[in-house]
This record gives sequence, structure tokens and C-alpha cells, in this order.
Amino acid sequence: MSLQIQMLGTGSAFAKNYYNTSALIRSTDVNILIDCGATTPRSLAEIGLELDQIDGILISHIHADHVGGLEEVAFRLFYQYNQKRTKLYVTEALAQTLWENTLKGGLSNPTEGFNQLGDYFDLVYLEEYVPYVIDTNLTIEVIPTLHINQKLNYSIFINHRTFYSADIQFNKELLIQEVVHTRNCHTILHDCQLSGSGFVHTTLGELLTLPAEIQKRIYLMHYDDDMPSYYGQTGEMTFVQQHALIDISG
Ligand SMILES: Nc1ccn([C@@H]2O[C@@H]3COP(=O)(O)O[C@H]3[C@H]2O)c(=O)n1
Ligand SMILES: [Zn+2]
Ligand SMILES: [Zn+2]
Repeated sequence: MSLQIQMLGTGSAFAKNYYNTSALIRSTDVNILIDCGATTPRSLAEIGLELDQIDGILISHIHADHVGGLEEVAFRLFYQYNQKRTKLYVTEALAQTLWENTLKGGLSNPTEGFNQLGDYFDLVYLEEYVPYVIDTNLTIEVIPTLHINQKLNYSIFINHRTFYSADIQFNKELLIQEVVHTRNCHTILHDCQLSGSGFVHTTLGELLTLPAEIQKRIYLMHYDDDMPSYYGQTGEMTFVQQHALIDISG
């Protein structure tokens, strides 16, 4: 069984040298996208993956660097790929706000009678803390995490053993207790704000307070353009590079 994560982008919301952070879970049988920022369709084109090869899209939260490419994907699947549908993995609450507050303006079409997310995507509602089996080789689970006060936000477990933070404020207890001690995740993909205070993101300084044994499992993503100047300053952690493939089959 082959299971890999390919980073489509590794940059922060405002990075210009790196695409928006999003990832492709590539299993033997399916390709599942985690988030779809404004730059994600370009990145997909660069790796030669057609939109109709994506079996589903999982959304963490509704900032534009995570959902800004969804309108393009929806329109192109419908008009360029012969009304091809893909699955959208979301909690019901997130689906509601994703449509009402992000996508409705562009995607609603009174002439065609399109007025809901389900007119473009096959909605698969995830329950928080409930593993969802996509196929025999791939299970995903979303857990609510804190990013912006009072805004829905999810982190993701893949096959129980890989943790994808998406955007979160530092949560040391979650990482130590749940991610490492309880689940023994071998791979942790974590957002990383390199400088300044981490009001809505986790900072490099905060991640450096983790034990080396945990740092070894961490790939840093969602970084700013000055990332190269931090080489050698990330303890046991590694910057994941755009389009890099990480084997998570273990
Ligand atoms: N309270 C907030 C809200 C947002 N932001 C910045 O806006 C970006 C939106 O995308 P992001 O990737 O979540 O990163 C956020 C912060 O840079 C911020 O710095 N403080
Ligand atoms: Zn972001
Ligand atoms: Zn965000």
C-alpha cells in the first residue's frame, strides 16, 4: 500500500515565493486534496494533475489561502470537465458558512437554478472526532482546533498516524498528549510563523519548546518568503518544500 502526501504549496497567506499551503493525499487508489487556496489550481497544473483526477477535497477553514481556489475548481469541473463532480469533505457547519460567506457570490446562478454547495460538489459531511473511511487504505478524521476565536477550524488526522495542523494557534498539550502519546503519529505537518508573535498561528519559537523526539516528526509548512534565512534554526524540524512528496504509509 502506497500513501504519500504531496505539498502543493507551503507558503503563508501572504507569501509570494510559495503557493498557498495545501496538500494532496496520494494513496494507491485516490487523490484527496487538503484545502484549495487561490494558487492551488496553478500548482496542480504544474504537477500535471487534472481536476478530474481529484477524488475529493477536504477543507480546514474558510480563509482564502485555503478555499480561494474552490470557485475555479467548481466552475472548471462543471464547464470544462463536462459537469464532473468531486466530493467535498466538510463538517456540515463549515459547509454552511463556506457557501454563505465565501462561495455563494460567485457560484450562485439563478438561471441554472444553482443556489447551494451541493449543486457543484458531492457533499460528504464529516463529524468531529469521527474517523471517516475514504477507502480501505485511507481514513481521515477532523478535530476542531483554535485558529481565530469563534471561527470554525479543523486539524486533520490521516490514517490516525499523520497529523496535519492546517492553521492553528500553538497547542502543546494536543501535540504531546493526543498527537504523540496517544496516537503515536509518525508524521506531523505543522504551520509555522517564523517571526513575530503567534496571535493566530503557531510560531517557530513555540515549536522549538517541544522535545527533540517530537520535533523530529515535524515538517514545517505555511511559512513566509524569508524561510531560507531560517535554515539551521529549526532544531530537529524540517521545512517541507513545495511539491515535495512525503511517504506516510508507515
Ligand atoms: N486576527 C488575525 C486574522 C488574520 N491575520 C492574518 O490574516 C491571514 C489570513 O490567513 P491565515 O493563513 O490564517 O493567516 C492570517 C494572518 O496572517 C492576522 O494576522 N490576525
Ligand atoms: Zn492559512
Ligand atoms: Zn487561516
